[in-house]
Amino acid sequence: MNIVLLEPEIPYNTGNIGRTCVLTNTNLHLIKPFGFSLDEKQIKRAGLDYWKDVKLYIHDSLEELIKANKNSNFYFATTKTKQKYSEVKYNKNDFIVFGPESRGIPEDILNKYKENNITIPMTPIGRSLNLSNSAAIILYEALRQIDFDFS
Ligand SMILES: C[S@@+](CC[C@H](N)C(=O)[O-])C[C@H]1O[C@@H](n2cnc3c(N)ncnc32)[C@H](O)[C@@H]1O
Repeated sequence: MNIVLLEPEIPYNTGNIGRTCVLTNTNLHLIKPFGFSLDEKQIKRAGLDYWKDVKLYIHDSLEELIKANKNSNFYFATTKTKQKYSEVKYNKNDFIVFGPESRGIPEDILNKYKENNITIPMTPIGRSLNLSNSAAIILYEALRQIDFDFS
């Protein structure tokens, strides 16, 4: 499985997601630019001593990553769709994309891949869930569907 963080801004979230990725043998793809340096202590603190084991891939462009992985599905986590994350069928090599903490995934990307937009249902009293919580929820649903095949 692959998690993609588009232009992440908060090092604690990236560190936390990195830890989840290590423990599920999931690749972590980060799309530049970041709101922090990868050397920052906060990433390592949130990822604990797991951070050094993250299968980390850095990219300049999301579109290039998509082009290079034409045979995989890309899903886009957003509050702006009605399609539940639990309604789609995940495969082992799929990519799940998450947006920056302050802005979310840009509208033009969501519109381009509309049928692959997915959401975690919430009450309407808030704007969105925390990035690392969202990543954990969707990743574990995808892993559940493939019988927790961590190979
Ligand atoms: C803190 S949220 C972004 C908030 C941004 N202000 C917005 O409204 O899109 C960061 C990322 O977490 C994911 N996320 C947060 N809540 C979500 C939800 N209910 N369903 C799916 N993804 C969610 C999305 O990928 C989002 O881009």
